[in-house]
Amino acid sequence: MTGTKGFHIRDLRFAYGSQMSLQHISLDLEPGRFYGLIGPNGSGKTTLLSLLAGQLTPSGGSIALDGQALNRYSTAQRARLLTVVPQSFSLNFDFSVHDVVLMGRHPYLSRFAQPTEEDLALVEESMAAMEIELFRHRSVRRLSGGEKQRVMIARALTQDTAYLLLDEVTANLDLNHSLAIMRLVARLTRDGRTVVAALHDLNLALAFCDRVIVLRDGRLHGFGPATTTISPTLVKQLYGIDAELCRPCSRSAHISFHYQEQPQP
Ligand SMILES: Nc1ncnc2c1ncn2[C@@H]1O[C@H](COP(=O)(O)OP(=O)(O)OP(=O)(O)O)[C@@H](O)[C@H]1O
Repeated sequence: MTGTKGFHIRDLRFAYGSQMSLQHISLDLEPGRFYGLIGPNGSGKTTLLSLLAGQLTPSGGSIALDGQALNRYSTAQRARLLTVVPQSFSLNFDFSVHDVVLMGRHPYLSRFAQPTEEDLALVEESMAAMEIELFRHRSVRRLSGGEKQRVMIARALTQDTAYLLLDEVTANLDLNHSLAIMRLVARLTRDGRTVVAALHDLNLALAFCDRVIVLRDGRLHGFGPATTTISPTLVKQLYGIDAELCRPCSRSAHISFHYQEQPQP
């Protein structure tokens, strides 16, 4: 992925009606990094991802992608640059898994054109990465929540863009598939792709993300390397929960939570 310059976000604001959901966000997101987007429920993560995807229009401020204002790209140009995997989706048609994954190639195909061998090879590769080849002929409507999520990620991989915006994609997945996706996404950043992933699991963020963007009440509360930004103090500020940071030498740092209420002194 050459020629990508990342996102430059300046004083970004967004309101749904009269309610401000994001305020004064300024960030530079460099190419080739895995950014974790963390924060409590309602802190603005999905709103920020939707703004970066061009699905929402800012109420103020600006977003530039690869040096050009995001709103100057056409929808088709955006689809060749960035992919979004939403938190939830409804599939109203009886498409097969294979057909849904192939939809990732639509931004590259002219109208009525047949997919090329390369397109089909990419579909196979993405289905293999998500371990969904065995479902290829099944209707997506008859899959479990986690299986559907893997289909949507495979579709995003097939879209093969420099930027990937992921909204809680591991939420429906078992541990094996969560780790497989995080490993795969981390690998994708090595060839210059940029990933922004909203995550509630701070330990996944610690294990895989280069940087974390921390939102709280619609404002930027923190931004920096995952291993120095995620701390017991941050966990207390964001969630009101007591925690400890463990740094075993053989594994990545992780947060351990105090599950029981602490006795009052
Ligand atoms: N369509 C909408 N109309 C009005 N308010 C909205 C809408 N979508 C979100 N909001 C509000 O905007 C704020 C930010 O919501 P957002 O979905 O971005 O948070 P989030 O951090 O992604 O939350 P979660 O972790 O629960 O997914 C919240 O106060 C929410 O109630």
